[in-house]
Amino acid sequence: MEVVWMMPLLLLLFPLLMWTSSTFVFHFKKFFYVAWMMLLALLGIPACLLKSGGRDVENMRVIRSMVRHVKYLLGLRIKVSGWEHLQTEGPYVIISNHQSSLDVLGMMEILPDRCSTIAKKELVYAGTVGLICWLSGIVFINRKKTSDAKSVMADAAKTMLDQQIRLWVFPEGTRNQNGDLLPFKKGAFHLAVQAQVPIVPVVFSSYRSFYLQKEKQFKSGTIRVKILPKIDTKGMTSEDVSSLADQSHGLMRTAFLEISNSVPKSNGPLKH
Ligand SMILES: CCCCCC/C=C\CCCCCCCCCC(=O)SCCNC(=O)CCNC(=O)[C@H](O)C(C)(C)COP(=O)(O)OP(=O)(O)OC[C@H]1O[C@@H](n2cnc3c(N)ncnc32)[C@H](O)[C@@H]1OP(=O)(O)O
Ligand SMILES: CCCCCCCC/C=C\CCCCCCCC(=O)OC[C@@H](O)COP(=O)(O)O
Repeated sequence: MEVVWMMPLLLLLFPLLMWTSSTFVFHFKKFFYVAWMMLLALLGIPACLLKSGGRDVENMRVIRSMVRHVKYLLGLRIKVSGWEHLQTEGPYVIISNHQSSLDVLGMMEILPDRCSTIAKKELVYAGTVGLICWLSGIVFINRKKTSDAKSVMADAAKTMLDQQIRLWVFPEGTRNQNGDLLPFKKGAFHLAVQAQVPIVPVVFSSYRSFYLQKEKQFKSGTIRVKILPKIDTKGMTSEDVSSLADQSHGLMRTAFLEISNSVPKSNGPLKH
């Protein structure tokens, strides 16, 4: 008999228990993030079409303004340093580390005007998100066919100059949450050297204090974004690409370790 009386109580407690269970929060926040971005993109597509009538880098402004609030919904704060290094006239290549799709939040926090990005071609099939990415001039590459990727990026170097466009590249070439940077692929550096434009390195601090994929944890936390001084490529040739990549990797790795360790203690310990 007593069990029967306890049933409503258990039914009330169940959602509460679910809510506080960190695994539930993890899945809920991830699902919410994807669904919200898909919905924002659905609303953003007509806005882009009205703004520029088709595929145009100016549509990135729509994405930038529509995505900025998403960090609050996920309990994240973004702290940016080095703004002055983005005050560079004309085209340049931004390179940054790539931990997860959450990078889009830090990216939209600092994205300069007329800046698009290089992405894997699979992203174009991501429903409304894929369509808005295409409308915003994102350059899609086939990572499995290096020769194709190279020629697309060579065209992008020309377009950057002709249309005064900046490009954001993730030189690790894939997402990575191992607490360090992967070795860099060469495409971003060839791009900058071919266009003879500077490289602006950007570093996102480790997400491991609030986001752990394997452990299924997604807490509140802070993302530090550090914009580093530009690296000039004037006069460089393809011979210089390897050392340019090594130099950039060294600078970014140092900054990554520095800002990842200085995340406030209240966000939990870092596990490297
Ligand atoms: C309104 C709300 C809407 C909300 C929703 C919208 C949300 C957001 C929208 C905007 C945000 C979008 C964010 C998208 C993020 C997506 C991120 C990605 O997809 S990351 C993955 C794709 N990106 C990359 O892969 C870029 C980095 N990769 C490279 O640059 C690679 O180099 C390559 C892919 C070009 C080639 O790969 P691979 O063969 O594996 O690599 P290498 O070892 O680097 O190169 C082999 C040799 O080729 C030479 N090389 C490379 N590139 C060039 C080149 N451009 N020109 C000449 N030669 C090149 C290289 O030097 C190597 O030769 P070697 O002799 O060994 O030096
Ligand atoms: C109907 C299809 C539904 C697909 C749903 C997917 C939609 C994604 C929705 C919301 C996230 C918004 C941000 C999207 C941009 C981030 C893309 C991204 O981070 O791609 C990963 C790629 O860089 C590296 O890929 P791999 O680690 O090599 O793999």
